[in-house]
Amino acid sequence: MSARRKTPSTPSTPHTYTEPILNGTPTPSSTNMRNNPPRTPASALFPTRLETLLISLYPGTLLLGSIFSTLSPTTRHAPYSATLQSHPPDFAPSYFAQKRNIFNVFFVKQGWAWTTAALVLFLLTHPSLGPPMRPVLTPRRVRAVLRYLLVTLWWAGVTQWFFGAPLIDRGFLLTGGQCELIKDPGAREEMSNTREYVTAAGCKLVGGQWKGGYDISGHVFLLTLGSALLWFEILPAVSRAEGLRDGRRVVMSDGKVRTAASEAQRESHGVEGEAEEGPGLGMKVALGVMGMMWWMLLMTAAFFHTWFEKWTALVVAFTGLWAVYFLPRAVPAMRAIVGMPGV
Ligand SMILES: CCCCCCCC/C=C\CCCCCCCC(=O)SCCNC(=O)CCNC(=O)[C@H](O)C(C)(C)COP(=O)(O)O
Ligand SMILES: Nc1ncnc2c1ncn2[C@@H]1O[C@H](COP(=O)(O)O)[C@@H](OP(=O)(O)O)[C@H]1O
Repeated sequence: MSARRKTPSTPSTPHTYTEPILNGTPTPSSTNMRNNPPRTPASALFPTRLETLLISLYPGTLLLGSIFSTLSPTTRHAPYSATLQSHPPDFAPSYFAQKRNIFNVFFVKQGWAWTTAALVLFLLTHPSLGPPMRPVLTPRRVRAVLRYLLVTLWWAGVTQWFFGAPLIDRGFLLTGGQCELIKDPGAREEMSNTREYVTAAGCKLVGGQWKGGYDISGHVFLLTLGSALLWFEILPAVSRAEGLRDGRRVVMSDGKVRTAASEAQRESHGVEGEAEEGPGLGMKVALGVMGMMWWMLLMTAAFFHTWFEKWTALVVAFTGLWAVYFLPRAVPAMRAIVGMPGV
């Protein structure tokens, strides 16, 4: 154990990359210099190659949806309503272009509950986190729940409540939007003055139209946030792939940059035999939820919202994910609390 923790004999200054010692066998530093040039602490904030591939799935999906809606004659010629942020129901070019489609009503509209259920099942069943099906609070489980709670705070603040109206609705009001009670001119007059209905949900409840502002896509936000959270939690825990688990860089408390693997060796809380286990029930359910989320993201990209509303939603989702899954790699104090998946 102590041999694993030993630092290489090559002198290293703070802020230079130090070769990780995997399985107690240091790699020759010459090889290291050729394959891994010295890293700065900032490099800890960059995604690995596999993570980059994973992240690029999201803009790729939005692009694919946009290309489809441009090329498909049915979709291109269907009228679009900016107020409804969709094609009017009578002209919907596909079942998935209707708001009342069953996947929207029971899956996306309850998307955070699905994300929560998939994550809890994974945490409870995967042996890398603790004894399967036994509610033992291992450090890995506790840290995963902490990360989940932080991401949940971001979801709730953006879509549900932020000291009053959620951030999406605040953005909408700030950019000139308001609730128009079109069926009742008296009430509409009052509304415009008082701005009483400051949430999209409240507005729809009183039969109003949420009009005029810039409304980022709640669907793109939720589907990106939920599925990427599951990816980030699950992949490193089950993957032995260099470039995801071992390729992640972290800044140590002495300022040196190492790979996440070196920290994993010091802080392993896994259960014996974890490497031999196949994908369990939790993993399969999570993959199913992620697959559905990807499909609904593609459908949202093809049939709903403007291009800009979808891309900003992607940026807002990744801002939260970056703060929880990337920032701690460069900030040891944060990492000591929320940890990193698979470490
Ligand atoms: C041994 C391991 C044990 C692990 C135990 C983990 C325990 C976790 C601890 C505490 C959990 C507390 C946090 C609870 C949060 C629960 C979150 C929910 O599930 S809320 C209920 C479901 N609601 C949704 O999913 C709503 C999703 N919908 C939306 O956000 C919006 O509708 C939209 C953004 C999709 C669209 O907006 P709209 O305006 O068009 O409707
Ligand atoms: N993939 C999808 N399938 C069905 N409806 C979708 C959808 N993506 C967005 N919508 C609908 O388009 C509107 C704007 O969505 P959002 O801002 O959340 O992205 C919402 O309408 P409603 O609020 O009338 O249900 C939402 O239900």
